[in-house]
Amino acid sequence: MADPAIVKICGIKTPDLLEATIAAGADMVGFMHFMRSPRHVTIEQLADLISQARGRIETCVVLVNPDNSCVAEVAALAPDWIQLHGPETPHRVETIREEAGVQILKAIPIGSAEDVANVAQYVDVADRILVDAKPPKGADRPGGHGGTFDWNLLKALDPSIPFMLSGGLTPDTVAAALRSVGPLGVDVSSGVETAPGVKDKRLVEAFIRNARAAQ
Ligand SMILES: O=C(O)c1ccccc1N[C@@H]1O[C@H](COP(=O)(O)O)[C@@H](O)[C@H]1O
Repeated sequence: MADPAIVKICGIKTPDLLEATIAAGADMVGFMHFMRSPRHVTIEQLADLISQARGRIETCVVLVNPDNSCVAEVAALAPDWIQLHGPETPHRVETIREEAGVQILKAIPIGSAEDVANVAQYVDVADRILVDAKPPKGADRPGGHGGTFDWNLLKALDPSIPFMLSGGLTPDTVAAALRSVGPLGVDVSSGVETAPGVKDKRLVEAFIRNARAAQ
């Protein structure tokens, strides 16, 4: 039987929600460090959340096109992963991986066959790929809008590339996503919220329960 899919709950801001997410059996938690996000947490909050989670669940800090000082500040907190969710080039991803000494999850927006072809150039410089929906036109942040994309596009992806799936997943759609796309893991933020940045413990539990039941 295939390994169970990795379940990542992203955009956690509070110790209480982190505790509930660990108790519900998630594999990874994501913390946003990007000022324009409604899920942004400061470096001080990040330090507290990462130390609360250490050894209990994998931690991932989401950054968007970070400069070197931001990378160094975050790397010093020793999360398990840094998620790069901006327009970072493959060379920049490689440099950040070397400088931070942290595993890299590279997010790639998918809206066309060309975007799917774009994934290959990141495979050797990132430790894992996350495919996500493209943000709406004119959006001021590159992710976390709760939009989906056409999963059929992923059929063109080299099957030897393991990837995680995000983009508008919800407790109601996660099982279908796992069955039809067959990703290494799933990632959710908006779909377990009642308003942008406001996570709901019951939705988080339902998402994890439905993901586990699908397998
Ligand atoms: O959540 C944000 O505000 C955000 C800002 C900038 C980059 C990424 C962001 N979110 C990440 O996008 C994916 C998908 O989110 P959703 O489930 O569609 O809301 C996820 O990794 C979020 O953490």
